[in-house]
Amino acid sequence: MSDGSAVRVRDLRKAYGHRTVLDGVDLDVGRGEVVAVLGPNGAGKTTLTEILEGYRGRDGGEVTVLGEDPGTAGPDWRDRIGIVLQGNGDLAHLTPREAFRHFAGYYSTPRDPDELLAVVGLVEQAGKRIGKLSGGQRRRVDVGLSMLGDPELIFLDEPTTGFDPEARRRFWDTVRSLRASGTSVLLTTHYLDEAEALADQVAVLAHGRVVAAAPPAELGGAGRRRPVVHWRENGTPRQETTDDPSAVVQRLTRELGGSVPDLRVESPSLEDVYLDMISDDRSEPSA
Ligand SMILES: Nc1ncnc2c1ncn2[C@@H]1O[C@H](COP(=O)(O)OP(=O)(O)OP(=O)(O)O)[C@@H](O)[C@H]1O
Repeated sequence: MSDGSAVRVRDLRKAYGHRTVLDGVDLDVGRGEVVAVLGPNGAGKTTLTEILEGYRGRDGGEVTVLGEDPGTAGPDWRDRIGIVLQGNGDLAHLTPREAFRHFAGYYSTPRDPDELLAVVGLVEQAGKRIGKLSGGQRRRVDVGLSMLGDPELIFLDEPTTGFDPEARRRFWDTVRSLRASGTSVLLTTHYLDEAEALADQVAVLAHGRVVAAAPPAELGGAGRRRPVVHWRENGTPRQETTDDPSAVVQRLTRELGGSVPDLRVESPSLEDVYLDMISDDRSEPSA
């Protein structure tokens, strides 16, 4: 069962009525890997996540999560995955400590609830009613609850939406600690910096398919990562995209007679590459 793959998806298809949302998705999450799925609004990230969690059916394709098909897997399988349920209104009257201790009782080998409160950064709030916590703190309660059963794989669907910068950083530490303990993580996000900070692999979901999957630094391949030389000539800003920036700089130095005004060489950021990719209908799947 443990074939090195936590998630394996091939040619996944899903439509709502006549609207095709997933049109041949391929995706792999290795054991112990953090994979971030990036995609514009409506790309199908939540649909994909819910299919992998076994909460939504599919129209076609192969899906294997921890060795089983989520469409038919039983409760033992469900215990091995962590799912962040949104909104814990029912728990408003409990404190995080009470909630963590209560739900730990549902698992045969739960994590230590007090240790987990520290992992998700809720030690100071451990004794406050959940209903009185901020949105970001409540979200950390949700995430902590999903980790109680010490899952092998955890799904985090837009986990830091609405977090302030400090809460996001703290949450990133939580994901890093999950990774360090060998947990596989599938994360959907709109934040490029989040994907860059956390993910071993970034998968870009657009036009119903994963149009690229690669480590953040390699996404898009050399073609989309070409450096750009910027300079000023006769007061006008100029730029040139090139595979060989030093040759361009040497040429400019020669042509402009020594110093080149406002010279700088920039490589496209992950955001530049991503925006280029999702706006490009011609994107072909790439490894
Ligand atoms: N139950 C449903 N019935 C019909 N259409 C749906 C349903 N769920 C989602 N959709 C549609 O499917 C598309 C994909 O939605 P989904 O929520 O999976 O995208 P997403 O990438 O998670 O979006 P966002 O980034 O905005 O959260 C959207 O056009 C949405 O309106």
